[in-house]
Amino acid sequence: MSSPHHAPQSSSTSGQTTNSPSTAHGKPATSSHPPPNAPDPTLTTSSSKDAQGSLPPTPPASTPELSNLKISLRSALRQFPDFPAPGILFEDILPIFANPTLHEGLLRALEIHVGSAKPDVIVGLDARGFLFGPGLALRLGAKFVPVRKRGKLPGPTVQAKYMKEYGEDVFEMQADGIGAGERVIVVDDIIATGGSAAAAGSLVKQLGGELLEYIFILELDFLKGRDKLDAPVYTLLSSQEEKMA
Ligand SMILES: O=P(O)(O)OC[C@H]1O[C@H](OP(=O)(O)OP(=O)(O)O)[C@H](O)[C@@H]1O
Ligand SMILES: Nc1ncnc2[nH]cnc12
Repeated sequence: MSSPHHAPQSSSTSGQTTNSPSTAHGKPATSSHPPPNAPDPTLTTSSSKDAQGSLPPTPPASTPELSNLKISLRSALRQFPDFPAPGILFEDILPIFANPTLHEGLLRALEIHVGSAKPDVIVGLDARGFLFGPGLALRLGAKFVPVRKRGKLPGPTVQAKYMKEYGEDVFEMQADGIGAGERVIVVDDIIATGGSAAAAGSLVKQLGGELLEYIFILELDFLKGRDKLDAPVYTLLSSQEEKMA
């Protein structure tokens, strides 16, 4: 695994620098520990979603089930200060996958959110997007296609560079992974600066896919990564859910 972006300190991406505020407790702010009084962009999907008609809203009948699942999932998350480097508050999603009930709950929650959108392809990002992307694809009757870091995929590939905390990296997708006009949802565990997800979106578009939405479990909302993305964004677990739990 490469280093997660250094959330608590200035994070530089694509020439922009965002100062990362702290919580009232002096901890680095994340979607689990948001800065005080900060608006929470994880509460709803982007407004462009309905306008584009790409994904329908969650059916009202599913809302209580989804809310309960979110509370259970959030309670399983752990934070590790100073991992993998001093100053980083690492958001650990792995307990979800160590518990079959929560693992099932995650897939069910995402299935409820996707509703009747019927994507052709779920694209998962290397590496933690591989933990739940294939399971979600199976439930939705969609293909799963991985985005991998440079040099891991055989055959012809498309490539996209992106900015990480320190320098540049390259994502690749097999050139036959997505057909022209196929409806695609990109999934990953966390959006921080948004560089990884934006690069994945670029790969989808290079292959002629129709990017319906990005889905994340968590969002480091103060880094405003979603501003880099030009398709609707849905984050399953918001800071408000933590307060409710
Ligand atoms: O929004 P961004 O600033 O691009 O950061 C988010 C990405 O960082 C983490 O992956 P990482 O690159 O650490 O790789 P890993 O999944 O292999 O641990 C995380 O799983 C996301 O993919
Ligand atoms: N704070 C964080 N915790 C876990 N994964 C991350 N990826 C980027 N930032 C992260």
